[in-house]
Amino acid sequence: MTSILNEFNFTGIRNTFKLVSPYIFKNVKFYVLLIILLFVDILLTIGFAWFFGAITDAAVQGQFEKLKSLIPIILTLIVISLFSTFFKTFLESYITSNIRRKLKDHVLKQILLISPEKISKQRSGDLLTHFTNDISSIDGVIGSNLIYLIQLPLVSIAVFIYMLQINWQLSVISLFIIPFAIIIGGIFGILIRNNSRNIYNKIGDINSNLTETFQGLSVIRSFTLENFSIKKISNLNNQLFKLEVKNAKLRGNFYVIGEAISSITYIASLCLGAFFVSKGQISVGSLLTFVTLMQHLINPLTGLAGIWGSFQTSASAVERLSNVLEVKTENSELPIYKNKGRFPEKIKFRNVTFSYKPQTTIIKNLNLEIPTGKVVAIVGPSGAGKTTLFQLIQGYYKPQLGQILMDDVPINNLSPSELRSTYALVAQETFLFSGSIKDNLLLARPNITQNEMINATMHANIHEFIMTLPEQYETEIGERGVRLSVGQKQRIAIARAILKDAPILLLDEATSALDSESEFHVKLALDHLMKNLTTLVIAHRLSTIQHADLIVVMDNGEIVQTGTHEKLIKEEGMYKRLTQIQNMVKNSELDSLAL
Ligand SMILES: Nc1ncnc2c1ncn2[C@@H]1O[C@H](COP(=O)(O)OP(=O)(O)OP(=O)(O)O)[C@@H](O)[C@H]1O
Repeated sequence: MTSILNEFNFTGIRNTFKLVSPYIFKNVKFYVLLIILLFVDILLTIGFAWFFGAITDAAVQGQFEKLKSLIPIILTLIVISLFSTFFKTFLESYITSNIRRKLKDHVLKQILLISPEKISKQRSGDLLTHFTNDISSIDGVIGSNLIYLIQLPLVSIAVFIYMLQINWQLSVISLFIIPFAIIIGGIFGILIRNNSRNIYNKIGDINSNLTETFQGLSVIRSFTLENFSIKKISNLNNQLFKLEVKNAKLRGNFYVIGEAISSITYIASLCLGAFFVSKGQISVGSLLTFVTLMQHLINPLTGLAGIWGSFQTSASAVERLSNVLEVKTENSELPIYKNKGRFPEKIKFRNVTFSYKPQTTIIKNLNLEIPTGKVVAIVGPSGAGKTTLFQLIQGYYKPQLGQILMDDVPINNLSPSELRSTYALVAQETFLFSGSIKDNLLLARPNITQNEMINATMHANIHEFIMTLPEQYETEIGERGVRLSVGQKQRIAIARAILKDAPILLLDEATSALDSESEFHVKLALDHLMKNLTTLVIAHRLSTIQHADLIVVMDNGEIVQTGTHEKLIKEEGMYKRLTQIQNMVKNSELDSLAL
């Protein structure tokens, strides 16, 4: 019994309503208008049925005057019906679009509030599907269906009462169809829900694969993976097609069975009604009214079953949305830029141990004091945990043991707005938004002046290049604009970080894509800027960090050496080894150039 109830997924439907009810309440005045129109509809239904009966009886009895008097009535009914249909259609679309828009904002805000740790577990294709499919599927519970849910039983009751007035024996037969309609609706509702759950999962798979394909186009081309990609996505498309065909079959069968019930009841009531007419128990007009009403009684009942199917589809979309909506977020408000973030005197890692996954410890009992206003370089082999240290210091991940302190305050106690305004990051992979170069620079913080912007691009050694572009700072970049080289992008990202005017600058391999001359200029500018800043630099090319005030050498999640270049180069250890290897590589490159 419980498993049957589970199949009906009442919890899913309750969750769906829990999600949409605040939006329904916000649009309550429009729903009230729709309910008024609903009563108009019920009156119109009965009015039209009465009219057919009255005009038939008047015709049969040859009452010409009565026939004439009925014309203005039907014209009035038609005009009211046209107005009512227009407003109903308009209001339904308005409400659904309005709620969908608000829900999209809500889901996007929630995604942006989820911590990097948790959101990295979601596939970008699934996140996209929430917007392209899942939210639209909520229509099943917010639009016309919600109104039908109230309308259909009301229409049925009103129609049934009117039918009773005409002939009770005929009316009683109509009661037999109710359980059939409900059982069939219930069964198909479950089948449709299960299938649409599979359809949405498949769409998520396809979107994820497409996103990867478009992001990895250069890899696909260089490894001639075009056919492989097409095959993979086409396979998924085939699976989706099969599920959609199954859906079409289910819906087709459902409507055919509904039609069959409706036709059988129609014919049965018509034959029985004709029998009552032949016995003189009811008039021809009453029979016409009765069979018209019968249609209105059956349609709502089979319609209810259809609505049940739509509810189930919406419930499966909400089930998917709950993957992001039910994730606990630490804050309810998005962080905002705070002018000149906190200027810390001391930053300390105290016994910090961290792992992304329980089995592998990435940072092991790390202790480090970062002097402010100085340049600290973090070096070490690939995978040593350098970038992880940046993730931790920005509060994107939290250490399992130990603390990161800013002026003796654990960073966990700082608000995200305060913490994020403290750092400006130039990451390993530069990301620029589509839009103009200026748009990309101005998003660093509010109220940037033209002078500040040009100053920053000059420091980043990119101003001159920008001035050679057709529309200079207004030049569009990104997919629809000018394509920039990796080095040019990196310099714009450096200018953007300078413009953020944050007290701590984090440079993660920030000049790795620059040629030696550019790097030299950018380094000069950064050195000048760094005088007032605390700068943490991750660098593989050790020659670029020789002037750092402190060099921290990491290996396998631990600090193995600290000191200045002069000190470390004299010690036997990883720093000296890495420097020697890099010098050897450089010399062999020079040799091969000389050849
Ligand atoms: N989001 C993540 N989830 C799980 N493991 C991760 C994640 N990010 C990094 N790691 C793992 O943590 C370890 C340290 O990575 P990290 O990026 O901090 O190294 P790194 O020293 O910056 O390396 P590189 O110099 O190559 O950039 C690596 O073994 C990596 O596989």
